[in-house]
Order: sequence, then structure tokens, then C-alpha cells
Amino acid sequence: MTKTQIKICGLSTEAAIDAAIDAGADYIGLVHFPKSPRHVSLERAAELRTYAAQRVKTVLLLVNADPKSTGKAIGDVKPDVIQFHGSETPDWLKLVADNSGLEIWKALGVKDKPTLAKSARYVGAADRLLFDAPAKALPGGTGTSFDWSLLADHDHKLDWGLAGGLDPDNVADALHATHAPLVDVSSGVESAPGVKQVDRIAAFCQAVREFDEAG
Ligand SMILES: O=C(O)c1ccccc1N[C@@H]1O[C@H](COP(=O)(O)O)[C@@H](O)[C@H]1O
Repeated sequence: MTKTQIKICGLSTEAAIDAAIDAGADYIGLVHFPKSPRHVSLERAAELRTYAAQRVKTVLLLVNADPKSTGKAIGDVKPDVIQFHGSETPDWLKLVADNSGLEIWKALGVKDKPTLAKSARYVGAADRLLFDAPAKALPGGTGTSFDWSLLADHDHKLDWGLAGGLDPDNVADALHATHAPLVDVSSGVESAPGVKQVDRIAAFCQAVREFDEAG
């Protein structure tokens, strides 16, 4: 049986971390981006990372952070993975990877086939691509999905995941359409922006596991 990996992003409380772990998530995401309703300070991110350590992998999400801020964020939080969710270049990702030794994920907004084709430039720079809806007022966390059929016959050159507007009701359809090895959700398991809902986290993970079991 293929086990789809699950990331629950934008957590800001210990209770939400417990809910994600209890539901079987593989990754939790901490957003350090002041414009986001899910923003956590580096101090709080470090506390949450320590709380989660050994139980689930922690992904720290940054958006177009400058080199000094990126170094400080990595040093303070010590995540397992860094997720870049802005317009970061392959060269910048390589530099961070070489200096930190961390796993690097890069989110890309998918408009059409040509944007997917351009994702190949991250080979050798990122460990995983996260295909998300194109940026709106915020670069992510908007609860918007994109046309999943674009991924149906895409020749993936890198490990990857699906993000953007996923929720407990549509994640099985998204997996049928894309066969994504990882799904990433934020807004779809909330009652309001930044407020995670334990029962929606559980329902999301349950829907993914039911898809896996159905084979
Ligand atoms: O969650 C945020 O607030 C956020 C802010 C800035 C960049 C990315 C952000 N979240 C990531 O966006 C995708 C999709 O989120 P959603 O499920 O559509 O709400 C996901 O990778 C989040 O980690």
C-alpha cells in the first residue's frame, strides 16, 4: 500500500501539533512570514519545534527572506526542512542547502503547463517541489486550488507534493487526479484564518488514509 505523506501547515499551538500527530501527519509546518495570519515569531517557532521534536518532522516556511534572516531563522528554530514559498531562485536554495545541510522544499504556483515545465530548473537545488495555486494577495495559505489535471501526465523530475485549497472533502479527488506522494493543507483544516480545528485535521488525515487503503 502506498502511504501518502501528510503535512499540516500553519500551526501555532501545542494543541494543534498534538492533533496533527494524533491524526498521523508526517510533517507540521510553522509559518514565519509577518503578513500571514499564521505567522509565528522565531521564539515561538523554536518552542513549537522543541515541543514537536522526535514525534513529527518540522517544516519552517519562509517567504523571500534575506540571507541574514534566513540564517537566524534556521539557527533559532532548527527545523528538519525549510520550505521556501516566495520567488527564491535555485542558486539561493543551493546556497542555503550547502550551508545548512537541511532538506529544502520549494513551492511553485501552477498557472499552466509552461510553469510546470519551468520547475525543472530546481533540480539539484530543492529536495521537493510543492505545487500550489498561483499567488494572490499572499503567496500561499489562501485556500485556493488549481487545475489538478495539469499534473496528471507531468514528468516529475523531483520529489513533490500537492498544496492549495485542499480540505477533508476534496483531498481524495485531488489524490485520484494527481497521485501526489505528499499533500499539504492549511486553510482547509481551519475554522478561521490561523485557527486550526482538531476535527478537520483528523478528517483530512482520515480521508488520505482511506484513499491509500482503497489502493
Ligand atoms: O499559510 C500561510 O499563511 C502561508 C503564507 C505564505 C505562504 C504560504 C503559506 N501557506 C502555504 O500555502 C500552501 C497552501 O495553503 P492552503 O491549504 O491553500 O491554505 C501550503 O503549502 C501552506 O503551507
